[in-house]
Amino acid sequence: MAERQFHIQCTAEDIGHYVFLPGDPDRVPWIASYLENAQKVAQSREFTTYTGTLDGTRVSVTSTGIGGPSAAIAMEELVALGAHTFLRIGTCGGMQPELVPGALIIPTGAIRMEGTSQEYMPLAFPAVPDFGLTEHLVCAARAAAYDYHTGVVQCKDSFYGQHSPETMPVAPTLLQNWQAWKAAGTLASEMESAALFTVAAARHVRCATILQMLWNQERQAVVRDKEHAASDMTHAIEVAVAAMRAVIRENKETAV
Ligand SMILES: O=P(O)(O)O[C@H]1O[C@H](CO)[C@@H](O)[C@H]1O
Ligand SMILES: O=c1cc[nH]c(=O)[nH]1
Repeated sequence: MAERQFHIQCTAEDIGHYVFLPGDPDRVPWIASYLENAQKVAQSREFTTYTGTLDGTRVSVTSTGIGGPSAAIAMEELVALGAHTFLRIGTCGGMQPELVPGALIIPTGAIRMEGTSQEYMPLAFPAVPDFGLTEHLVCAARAAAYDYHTGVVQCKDSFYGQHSPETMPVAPTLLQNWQAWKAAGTLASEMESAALFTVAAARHVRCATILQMLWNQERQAVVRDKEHAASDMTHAIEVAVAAMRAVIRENKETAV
């Protein structure tokens, strides 16, 4: 039996094999309210975990904090406890001018401009989500008729390197890269999916992401507060829960 994990402070009895991964710990009870009989099982550092059931199957919600290092730790420790299917529910900033704040972004790949994934795989390896899980997210977003977009997202380690690149000593590099990502149609910027997709590949588990677009810095001057951001995550959570239900149902049907 796997021991209590050092950072998330959970044992195998505490968690389900299907896990939602928000960044923000405050988002955990909100997502858990969509589960039956959800209870808080652990809180340690940035990692808050609730567990309940979806249609009779145990499902957990664990916050990953901000950035690749803590997201990778959460996934590693959950995998050590038996988890095999992960859906990140996060926020992002839009990069293509036509994207309207509030839109849902479902990544089909993530640019690895962060450090964590490079301690797992050479940069030539692509950070891509699980295809089947991503299909379930797309089906759920389409069925709900929400404004959703599929494509590449950019992941980085510095939030302010995205928002104030001109203040950084390496400004020319950041600005040149940003232009290149935009020119190739990159939809949005966030921080964890590249690390999560790469860790998932290394550990042979499934992971996909759905993101709520808070604002679009290519359309508007970004004011970073809750009043100005499109921060109601209801649509992203509904789509993720519907996708998780679908994958659990599919796994039950194909179980031998
Ligand atoms: O809202 P979460 O899931 O934390 O995701 C995004 O928000 C944080 C930055 O504000 C980063 O973690 C980024 O990836
Ligand atoms: O602009 C944004 C919004 C959320 N998360 C990010 O990393 N960037």
